[in-house]
Amino acid sequence: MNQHETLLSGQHITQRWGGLTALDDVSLEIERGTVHAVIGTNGAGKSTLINILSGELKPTEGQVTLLGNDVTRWSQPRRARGGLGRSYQRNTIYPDFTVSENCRLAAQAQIQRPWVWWNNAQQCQISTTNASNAILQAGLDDVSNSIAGPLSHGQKRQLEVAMCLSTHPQVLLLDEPLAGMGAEETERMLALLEQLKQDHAILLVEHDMDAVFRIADRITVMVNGKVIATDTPANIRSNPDVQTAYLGEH
Ligand SMILES: Nc1ncnc2c1ncn2[C@@H]1O[C@H](COP(=O)(O)OP(=O)(O)OP(=O)(O)O)[C@@H](O)[C@H]1O
Repeated sequence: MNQHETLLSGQHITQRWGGLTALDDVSLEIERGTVHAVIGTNGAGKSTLINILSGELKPTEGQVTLLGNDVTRWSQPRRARGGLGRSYQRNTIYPDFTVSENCRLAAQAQIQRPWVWWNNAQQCQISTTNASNAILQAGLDDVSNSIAGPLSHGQKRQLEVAMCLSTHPQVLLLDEPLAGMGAEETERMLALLEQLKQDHAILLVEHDMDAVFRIADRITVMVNGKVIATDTPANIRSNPDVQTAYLGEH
């Protein structure tokens, strides 16, 4: 396996809404074996970028490539079947179902085709296996039969990652996985990301700068819809443009 192959890339992505240019000629490459963080001030365009990469939004201009395929016009479900997993800022868990059921639903939603829903014995088996593997990977095996609703905030975020892993992705798009977490929960999530990056490409949008600078292999800094730098954390820290435009404010 080539550790540094590019699994997901955006080329010259521009997104306009009327007179507003939310993304202006943005390009980036996400490689296997890395956590690639995207940081930027509020309104810089991070969510818009993640929505375009995941297929929820079609860009005004530019191209998205997933595992060598031009997926710019692919729907979000088709990209998911093609190896792209995404976790959301909003809560997507079914609170009355168990951890295991939530993961099985995520796995089934991805592999099932509406026209073969009755022919599901084999698919059931695959989704059960994918779900169990994801639960193990995410460190939730102790609570796999627990109802999701009463889990701690940190466990719920882990469950969201587990649901994403249940779809067996090669690329993970994680939208603020550390939001609202305490110190211990943050450590657990960072350890999980460190482990997952071994065989995935991870794009991380995150406001916790300490965590980003600890975990990221590469950081893309956005200001007003433009990428002003993509580099290692050490080089980003010492980049004068970044200091002026972004880090100086914190
Ligand atoms: N559906 C939309 N229609 C019009 N403008 C939008 C839409 N979605 C986002 N925008 C605008 O695009 C710009 C980029 O927004 P986006 O949410 O991508 O930024 P962000 O970096 O994710 O911000 P935050 O850190 O606050 O989540 C903002 O000016 C926002 O108001």
